[in-house]
Amino acid sequence: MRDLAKYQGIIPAFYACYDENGKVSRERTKALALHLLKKGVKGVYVGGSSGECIYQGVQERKEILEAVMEVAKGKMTVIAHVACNNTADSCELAAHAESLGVDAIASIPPIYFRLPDHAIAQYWNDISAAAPNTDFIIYNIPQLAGVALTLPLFKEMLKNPRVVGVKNSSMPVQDIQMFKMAGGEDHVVFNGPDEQLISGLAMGADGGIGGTYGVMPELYIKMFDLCKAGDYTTARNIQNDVDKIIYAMCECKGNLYAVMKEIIKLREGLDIGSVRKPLAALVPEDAPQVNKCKVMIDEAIAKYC
Ligand SMILES: CC(=O)N[C@H](C=O)[C@@H](O)[C@H](O)[C@H](O)CO
Ligand SMILES: CC(=O)C(=O)O
Repeated sequence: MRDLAKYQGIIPAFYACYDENGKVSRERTKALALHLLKKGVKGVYVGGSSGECIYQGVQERKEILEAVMEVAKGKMTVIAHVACNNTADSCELAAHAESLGVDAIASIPPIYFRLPDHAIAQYWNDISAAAPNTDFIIYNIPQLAGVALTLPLFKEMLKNPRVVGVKNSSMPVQDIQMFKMAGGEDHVVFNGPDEQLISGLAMGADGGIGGTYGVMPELYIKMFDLCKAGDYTTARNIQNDVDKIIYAMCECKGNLYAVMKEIIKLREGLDIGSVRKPLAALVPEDAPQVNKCKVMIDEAIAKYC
């Protein structure tokens, strides 16, 4: 049996850390990794949507992962998202991630062209073969990727012994149960949509990987612990507050990641820069709403943690 305990918990999707000129910052990347480590998260998911991976080059993505590993190796689980939408670059990142000793690599399917299942399986298996000693996690996010992980495709992927599970970001919570039942005890499923973490856990998710965990990890860790202890009533109260916070953060003109980075700066004194174009940076008119969200987070943490 493999070690699945390292995947059972709250795993924030790591944010891209830039300097004042918008360049990838190793120092800020290390500072964010240390910050999350101190908050007690189970691990980090590096280079995903929240990491702005689709706006970064291969070399930048290597640098970010190297900086995270300097801080995290042996102290928390590191899952490296390596997909680049072309097989060669993805394989290069996969091999690099394995050389650093990550716990797992992960990949979305190829986007833009809606490729058939057999081509997606080939893409994932090629990437996995470039990291032959590393667990592989399928990232299912059909609303953005344009293609969904079907049950037949998942069953095909289960023939690859490195496939350890699915990060499921489709909206039906039922999908978590479906992948959990197909994968059995030897595989994990992560809840994707932060707005329904407690439902995903109720349906059998082993842990959660989420884009908004990094801005309020305390609340997600608390929800996870309460669900494990069977107290879904208190967990639901937190989930309700968390969802209000997410909706409020989405009301800004600046992109959600820009909002969250600003809140981290306000709450924690940690400056990790802004977002990369074409994502919209904050505008001055966003300030009151950002501050309102900050206060909502302060209050929820004071109330529940
Ligand atoms: C579509 C998307 O980006 N989904 C993320 C990953 O599953 C979530 O973690 C969201 O960031 C989160 O649920 C906020 O809407
Ligand atoms: C949000 C998320 O899980 C990601 O960054 O991929």
